[in-house]
Amino acid sequence: MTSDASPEPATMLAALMQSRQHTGPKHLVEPGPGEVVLRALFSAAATAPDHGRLLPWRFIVLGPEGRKRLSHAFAEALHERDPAATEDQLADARAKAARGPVLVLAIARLQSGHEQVPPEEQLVSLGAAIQNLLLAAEAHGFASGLSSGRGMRSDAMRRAFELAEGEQAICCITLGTALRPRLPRPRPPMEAFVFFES
Ligand SMILES: Cc1cc2nc3c(=O)[nH]c(=O)nc-3n(C[C@H](O)[C@H](O)[C@H](O)COP(=O)(O)O)c2cc1C
Repeated sequence: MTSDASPEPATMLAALMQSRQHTGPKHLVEPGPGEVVLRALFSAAATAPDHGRLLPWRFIVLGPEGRKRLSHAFAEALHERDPAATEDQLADARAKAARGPVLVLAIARLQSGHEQVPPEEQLVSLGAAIQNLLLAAEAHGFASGLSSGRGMRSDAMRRAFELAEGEQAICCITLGTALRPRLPRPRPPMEAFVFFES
C-alpha cells in the first residue's frame, strides 16, 4: 500500500530545502551564528548516515589564528602551482580566508583499507553531514556557502592544518547573513535524474 499524504513536517522540510542555496562568501556578512547555534549545527551534522560508524569526517571552526594559517596556505598553494603568480593574485588568495563571519573547514578522514566501507561511501557520509549542517543553518536563519579549489588539495593545506594520513580538506563552509535577498534557485527537473520503474 502507498500513501501520498504530505504531513506538515514534510512541507516545512521541503520549504527549508528549497530556500537553502549557495551564497558566495563575499556576500555573507554579520551576523553569523554564535557558539550555541554552531553547536546545534554540528549536532545536525552528527545525524548523517555513517556506514560502519567510522566518523569519516571532522570540522574545524577557524578562529583568527586558523584564518591566518588558511590565508598563508592559500597563498603558498598558489605559489606552488604558479611560481609566477603576482603579488595581487597572492593577496586575492589570502583574502579568501578573511571572508564571512564564520568559517568552517570540512575535512574527510578516509580509511582506505576498510573491508565493508570504501572511501567513496565515507565521502558520501561527509556530504550528508555538510548538507545537514547547511539545512540546520538555514533553519536558524543563516545563509551559507561552500568553497573549495585547488588550495584544498595542496601540501600547504596539509601542513597548515597538520592533516593526518587519510585526511583530506574538502571545502570551506562560510556561514552568515546574505547581503542581498536571494532569488529562488531553479532545481534540476526530476526527469533528469529519476526513473520510476513500473
Ligand atoms: C564540495 C563542494 C565544493 C564547492 N565549492 C565551490 C566553490 O569553490 N565555489 C563556488 O562558487 N561554489 C562551490 N560550491 C557550491 C556549488 O557551486 C553550489 O552548491 C551549486 O552551484 C548549486 O547551487 P545551490 O547550492 O545554491 O543549490 C561547492 C559545492 C560543493 C558540494
